[in-house]
Amino acid sequence: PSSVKGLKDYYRDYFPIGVAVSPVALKTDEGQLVLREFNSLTAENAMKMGPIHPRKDQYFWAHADSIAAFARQHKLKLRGHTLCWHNQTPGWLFTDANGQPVSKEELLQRLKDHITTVVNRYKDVIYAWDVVNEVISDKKNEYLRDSRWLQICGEDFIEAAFRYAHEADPKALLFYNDYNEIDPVKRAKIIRLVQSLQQKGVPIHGIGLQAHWAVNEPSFTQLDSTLNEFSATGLQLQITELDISVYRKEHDARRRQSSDADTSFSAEKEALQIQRYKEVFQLFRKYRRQITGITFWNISDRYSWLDNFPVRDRKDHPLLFDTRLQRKSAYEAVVNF
Ligand SMILES: Oc1ccccc1CN[C@@H]1C=C[C@@H](O)[C@H](O)[C@H]1O
Repeated sequence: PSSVKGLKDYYRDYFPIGVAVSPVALKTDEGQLVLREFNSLTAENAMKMGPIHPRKDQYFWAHADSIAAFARQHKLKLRGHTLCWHNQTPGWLFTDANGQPVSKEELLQRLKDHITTVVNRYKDVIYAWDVVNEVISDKKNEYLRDSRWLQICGEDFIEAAFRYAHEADPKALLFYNDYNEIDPVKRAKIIRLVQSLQQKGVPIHGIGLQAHWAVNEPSFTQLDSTLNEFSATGLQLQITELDISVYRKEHDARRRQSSDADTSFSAEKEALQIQRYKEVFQLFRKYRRQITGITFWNISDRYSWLDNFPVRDRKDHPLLFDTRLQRKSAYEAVVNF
């Protein structure tokens, strides 16, 4: 055990501080950094439907098992991500033996089998699940995302996923997880969804705010309003995928090129990032009674999913540790309070 205080120690009286990991990273020097700084894990990819259930009658457990074993060995909390999502799904999921779209009944049965099998395998170590990820549409006048889940099942799959997860592990905390959660229009739709589930008595315990933010958003008041509104649902909140991109967030069409051509981690970008980290953690502490966990998406600037999204092959520097795993100035802004 490291004698040096880490993020988890600074925030011990507030909430667990987690990180999204791959099984490979845990075997390297990044694994040592994880043990010093964090007390909660999320599998970045290993527990998504495609990676863990590649064929209808075949699961691939090795990578998820490796992360679960690390969590058990080091007594870390473990969040499950994610039981029902429209991305990184396996090829077989939505089609029958003849390659035709499956029926609603068949798809719901496949969802139930998947959730029951995966939740049961890790119920000793996973305390919370992102049961459903990203079903709210980003289109202004559309409520639910027009995914194959919605096309085949209608919106019933959403409550079904929560009920299946609760049947498999009645103790697990069940979250609805989404991004662009600071946008007032999307925020209202997320609240409409969770309140409809609450009204039907569906077992749901929390809202996951992915928190994929940037040097230009959220503003202090935008995040304050967001946390205030989500708190009013009475559900617990978690920050589930925090990173702060050094490139300005673009909200126009699916532009894979960015207007922010400067790909250096300039002093000016770093100053903006520091201010943003300072402000968001001020608000996390303000809402400490509603927030039950903060998880960073990826460990250090050595690798971030943002290095290839929304722009391919554009190095980002969104986290608190640099490519040499050293604490950045933003780290000080987060722990000095
Ligand atoms: O910020 C976004 C914009 C458009 C689509 C998805 C997202 C975020 N989507 C997240 C990001 C990375 C994945 O590893 C996570 O599983 C997913 O929840």
